Amino acid sequence: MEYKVFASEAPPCFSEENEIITVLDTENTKMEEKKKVEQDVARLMKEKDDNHNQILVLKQELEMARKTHEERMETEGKLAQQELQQRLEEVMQLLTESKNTVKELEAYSESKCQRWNKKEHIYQVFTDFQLGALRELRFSSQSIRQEILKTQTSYSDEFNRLGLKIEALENAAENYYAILAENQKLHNELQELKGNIRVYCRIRPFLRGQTGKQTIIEYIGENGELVVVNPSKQGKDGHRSFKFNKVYGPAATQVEVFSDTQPLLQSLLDGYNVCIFAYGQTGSGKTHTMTGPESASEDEWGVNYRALNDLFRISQTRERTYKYEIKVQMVEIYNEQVHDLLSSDGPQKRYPSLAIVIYFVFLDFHTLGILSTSQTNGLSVPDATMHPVTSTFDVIELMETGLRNRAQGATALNERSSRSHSVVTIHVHGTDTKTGASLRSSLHLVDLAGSERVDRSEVTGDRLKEAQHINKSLSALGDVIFALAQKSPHVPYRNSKLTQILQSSLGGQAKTLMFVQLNPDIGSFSESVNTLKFAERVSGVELGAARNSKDGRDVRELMEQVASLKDTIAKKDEEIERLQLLKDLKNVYHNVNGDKPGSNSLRSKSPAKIPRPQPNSPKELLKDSTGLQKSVSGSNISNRPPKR
Ligand SMILES: Nc1ncnc2c1ncn2[C@@H]1O[C@H](COP(=O)(O)OP(=O)(O)OP(=O)(O)O)[C@@H](O)[C@H]1O
Repeated sequence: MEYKVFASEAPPCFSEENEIITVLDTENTKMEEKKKVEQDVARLMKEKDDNHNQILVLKQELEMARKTHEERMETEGKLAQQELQQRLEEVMQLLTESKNTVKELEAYSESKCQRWNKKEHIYQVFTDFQLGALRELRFSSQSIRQEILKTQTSYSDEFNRLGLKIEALENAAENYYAILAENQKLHNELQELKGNIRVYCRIRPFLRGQTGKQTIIEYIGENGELVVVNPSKQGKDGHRSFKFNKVYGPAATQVEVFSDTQPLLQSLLDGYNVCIFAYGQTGSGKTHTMTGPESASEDEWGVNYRALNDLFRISQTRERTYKYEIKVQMVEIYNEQVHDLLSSDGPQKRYPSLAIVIYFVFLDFHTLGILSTSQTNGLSVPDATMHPVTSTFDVIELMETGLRNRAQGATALNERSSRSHSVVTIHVHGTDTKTGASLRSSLHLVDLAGSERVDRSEVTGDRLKEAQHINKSLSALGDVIFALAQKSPHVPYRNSKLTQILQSSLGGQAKTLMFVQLNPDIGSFSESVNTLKFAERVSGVELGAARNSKDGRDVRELMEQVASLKDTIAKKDEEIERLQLLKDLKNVYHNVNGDKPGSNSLRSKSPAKIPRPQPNSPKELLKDSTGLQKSVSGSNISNRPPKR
């Protein structure tokens, strides 16, 4: 600041001077103040500079701090960014997963929705259908109700009429049993026409290890013709012809063989005695035919098992008409001594020691006794144990015991089985469920000892004795059958134990069947011819009548008789079936009317009724009564149903 002293301003005298001094003082003060101000300004400037510097420093610090902060922030930012990025990715992934889940859920719910819709639709359709059906049902039930009312009235009229008819028919049905009996009689006549003694020839196949062997069998005819050839003779002389009821070739099965035996079992249950035996040299297949091979399967079962099996089957189909009791005995005849094969005593008793044998031989006591067949119970060896059987299983067990005992005896007495006769006897006791009448019959199944001839010069001692016994009993058997076939007044049953035991089943109205077993090997030619000759002799006369009349007249007459009998049987069967149907109808009638079968309310004067056994069905009835199986007037039937 500049302070000026203006010249124009003339100092006034003294006052003026004072004024000047005062002004000067003021000026000085002003100057001082100015200085002070300048100092202050300088100080302030300095302060300002200081402050400025401080600001600069602060600025620098601030800048540094800012930079540090920025760097830290940047690093933290980066880390945070990375973390965020990672999280973001995770979230994105979760998001994608959730999206997928949502999509899946959407799809699932969509399909469920569709299914439900479908179901709903189906239910809807079903409900509509049910409702429709219900409506229809309601309509039809109403119309049915009306129908029923109508039918009830017409039925009651109809039943009244039917009742009258049934009453008449019931009288006709009374003849049911008489017709059945007549049917059985006709069947028996048919069996008799076929021959009460039949001979079936069976040729054994070559066994394993016998390949390349030459056979003696040249021809097997359909009707039982057999031609064997003798290799040592040429031309006509080398051939021998035989004729039997049937010839089974080597390929014949057990089933085929049994099928022709079956009719005899029906006869057995009708009260006729039957005897089936196998004859032939050792190893020709007798046991195979009668029993079957060892541990045989059901297919391989022989006649014994099949026969019993069939007996159970047939007796079951007849259970309404007859109650059957079946019992079995099994004995062996060795050296004219009879032994029980089913005894529960040890083999010692069955096969006594030599000393005991000698002792008892002397007393003639050690073998089982044979009684005459006139016994009321029909037992020819009453002391042999008797075993009731109710099933094939029982039979198998018994047979096994018997065969085991026979085998034990065989070991003890040197392969005795082929040199002894085994006889299985089946006793049948039937009771008519309606009349209480009873019938008894027996079936003998015999596996004979080997029929080969033993050269007396070659064997001695026990073998000779055995051979003599076998020859004696077999020729006694041949004689008996021959005498029977000849209808001779005297039949030599007493000539052997075998024929005594079989007496009840040989002769009279009994049916006899012999299986002639042949070994086809050329080495057995002469034995086979002997066997065939025996069989020819046995079957000779009765069958011969038909066989010898080569012009065919007798045969034709017999065939015509057979045909007419068959016709009659068929007619009777039809009648039986018709009567059975009527019976069934009657039962239906009773059931509908709520009557008891025996109390016909419509019958005014019907006699008191005994409930009558009925066959299961017309078909079963036919099965029972048709075929060539039946016969009726057996000698053992004590009280038969009345004949018409
Ligand atoms: N039809 C057949 N098919 C197959 N094998 C058979 C036939 N017949 C017999 N055989 C077999 O021949 C052999 C002798 O048969 P089997 O024992 O039955 O003769 P067999 O005449 O009873 O003899 P044996 O007099 O010694 O008792 C046995 O091995 C048997 O299995």
